[in-house]
Amino acid sequence: MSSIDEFALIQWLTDGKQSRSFQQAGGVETGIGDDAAVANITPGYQLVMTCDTMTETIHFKNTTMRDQDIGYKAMASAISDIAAMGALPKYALVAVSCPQGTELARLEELYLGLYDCANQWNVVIAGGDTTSSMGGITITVTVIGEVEKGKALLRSTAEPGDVLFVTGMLGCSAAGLDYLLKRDLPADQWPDQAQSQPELDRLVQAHCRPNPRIEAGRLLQESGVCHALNDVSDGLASEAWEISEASGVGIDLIEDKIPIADELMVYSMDAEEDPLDYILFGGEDYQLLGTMPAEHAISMQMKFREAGLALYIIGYVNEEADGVRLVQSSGYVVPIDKKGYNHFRKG
Ligand SMILES: Nc1ncnc2c1ncn2[C@@H]1O[C@H](COP(=O)(O)OP(=O)(O)O)[C@@H](O)[C@H]1O
Ligand SMILES: Cc1ncc(C[n+]2csc(CCOP(=O)(O)OP(=O)(O)O)c2C)c(N)n1
Ligand SMILES: [Mg+2]
Ligand SMILES: [Mg+2]
Ligand SMILES: [Mg+2]
Repeated sequence: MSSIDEFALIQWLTDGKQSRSFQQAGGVETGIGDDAAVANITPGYQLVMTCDTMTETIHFKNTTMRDQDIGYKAMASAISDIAAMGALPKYALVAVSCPQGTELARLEELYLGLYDCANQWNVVIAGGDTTSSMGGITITVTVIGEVEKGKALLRSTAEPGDVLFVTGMLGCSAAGLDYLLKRDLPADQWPDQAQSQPELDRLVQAHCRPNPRIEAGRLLQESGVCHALNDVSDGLASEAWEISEASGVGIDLIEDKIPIADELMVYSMDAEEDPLDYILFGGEDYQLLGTMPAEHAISMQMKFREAGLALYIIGYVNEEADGVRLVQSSGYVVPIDKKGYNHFRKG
């Protein structure tokens, strides 16, 4: 088994899993192999830029994700922030740091995952950087996208009278992580559970293979009626708080309207946990959370249904700028903590 050599790795990447014609069709004139990549931008559009990092033990362990999953999710989580702006992803740069002696085969797996996700969204991996690390593996994916000039969807533009919507079920990724951490089985010993335990398999997939909601983001952007948008990386509570604070409005979540996936319900009952805890404070779902005027909600839901996508109305925006509250099934209204995943605050 050969370990990584920086130059051999770059040669392997240059030979690439994305053809030259795919890169050129995607707008890249000069890709991997020069000092920097050169790419085209569409006239009348603005650039939309983001990066996200995944670090070993913080974002993944060898018991929670396979190498291909790590690559896939690193790309998916970065593309998700482009979706959350209503934009289209175009180009990506990938920076990887790994300990000396890491097997080349591991990096190849990581890149298969990166390319698998990038190819689905026509994203060209135009370059990156490779270094050694004294700790575990760290991967940073920068994504550059485009949006029609002045039409990006922001967090700061929610208005009283809007409804709050979400593009899919939440909490499954966090429940999947909970299960994987308790199971504590190295990825090379994972059983194939798709047939035998389909519910658990769906939770594991939600954690390991999230999909960015690009089509949903574009539908919302093109509709012209969406006011605010955010992606759910840190949990429903945290993302609703971000919209609330950025827009200077209050947000009420309606407990009875928040959809709960069957597999989350079953898992929560077995684990004696409240599914709402996974939904509110779990994170890494990468669904889109946003607001639009109430009068557009039904027609937007119909547009989503026609496109084979989901759109749930789960709350509303009000003028009382006192953060996020939950209207419980009982009718009581309780404040929701601003907590979610926070890198420098644990527990
Ligand atoms: N180290 C940093 N330097 C500059 N900007 C940063 C840094 N970390 C985060 N940001 C910016 O802060 C904002 C919020 O980041 P983050 O919470 O990671 O967003 P998200 O949760 O959507 O990925 C973004 O605009 C991001 O670009
Ligand atoms: C081993 C492990 N422990 C804990 C988590 C949970 N976790 C790590 S980071 C994170 C939040 C999302 O990551 P972040 O870097 O904050 O993404 P961003 O908000 O910047 O998109 C969560 C829920 C995990 N994925 N894996
Ligand atoms: Mg981030
Ligand atoms: Mg985000
Ligand atoms: Mg993010």
